[in-house]
Amino acid sequence: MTATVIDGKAFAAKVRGQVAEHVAKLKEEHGITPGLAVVLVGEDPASQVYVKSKGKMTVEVGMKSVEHRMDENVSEAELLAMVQKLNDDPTIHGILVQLPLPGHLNSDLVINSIDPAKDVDGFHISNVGLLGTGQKSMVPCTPLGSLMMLRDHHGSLSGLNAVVIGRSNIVGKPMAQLLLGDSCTVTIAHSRTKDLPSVVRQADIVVAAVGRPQMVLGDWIKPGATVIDVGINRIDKPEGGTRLVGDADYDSCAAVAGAITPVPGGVGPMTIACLLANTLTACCRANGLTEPEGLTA
Ligand SMILES: Nc1nc2c(c(=O)[nH]1)N[C@@H](CN(C=O)c1ccc(C(=O)N[C@@H](CCC(=O)O)C(=O)O)cc1)CN2
Repeated sequence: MTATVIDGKAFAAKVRGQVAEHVAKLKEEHGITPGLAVVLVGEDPASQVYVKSKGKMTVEVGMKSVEHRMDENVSEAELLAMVQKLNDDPTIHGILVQLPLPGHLNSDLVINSIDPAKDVDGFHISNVGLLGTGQKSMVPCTPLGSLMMLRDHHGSLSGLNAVVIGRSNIVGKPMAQLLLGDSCTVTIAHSRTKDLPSVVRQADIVVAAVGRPQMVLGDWIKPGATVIDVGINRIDKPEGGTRLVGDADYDSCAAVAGAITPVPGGVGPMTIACLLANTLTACCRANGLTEPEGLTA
């Protein structure tokens, strides 16, 4: 079997188009422009690229984009004051602090200082609790994008066996909650799971989010299963230079799976598209307006 490639780049462009349509309507019918503020601390090269991309796409869908760059050595008090200022700003509906933060800053403290209603990353402990109890919340962008692609590919996910490899707060745990919400039978596996290949072989849906390049091999995959590859790892090429690979070994998995997301061009682009969708959702909720359909979990 050769897997269908789930094109995250094209899917993300479609989602951004839907967000742009809703934003235009919000402006026309209610005179409201959703606003997203992104805070970047330090000079991490990858974070700089992601933040620039977020700003560009926010403007492209017609939203207000605000970017705050803070020095690598900023104090926690200064960063918390910045978050508070954005919490108090009525033109800002979404706040995101780009991760990872430099080691001297307490990420949990900073994230939990964001107004949960503006927490478009869905990382605030209130949103984590709401998602875990099946209540309306802000949903983390990477798992939300993965869920959208799975729903689009399968239709109903009800009754399917899903194995999520990885237990991070940002991807693994919320992904498992979302799949449970769609009535999958969910296993959370990780690098210490005993006989991981045989656990993964039970899955109709495999979400690889373990952070190890090309770890999931084709002979771990049940024929016809769907592989969602969340990993983004830069590795050396034998001929020199580097390339991006996922947590799944693409060629061997694609030979067995029914469908697979590539890296790059799979889950990654959906992360920013869902950030924009979440900002729109936050803006609608803040103004007591109907939320856009199909853009939330
Ligand atoms: N506050 C947050 N920090 C981080 C998040 C997040 O969701 N919230 N996620 C990642 C980084 N990230 C967005 O912030 C992100 C990662 C990757 C991509 C993406 O489109 N990747 C491309 C490849 C890009 C490349 O060439 O390097 C792809 O997979 O096709 C978008 C956003 C960590 N921090």
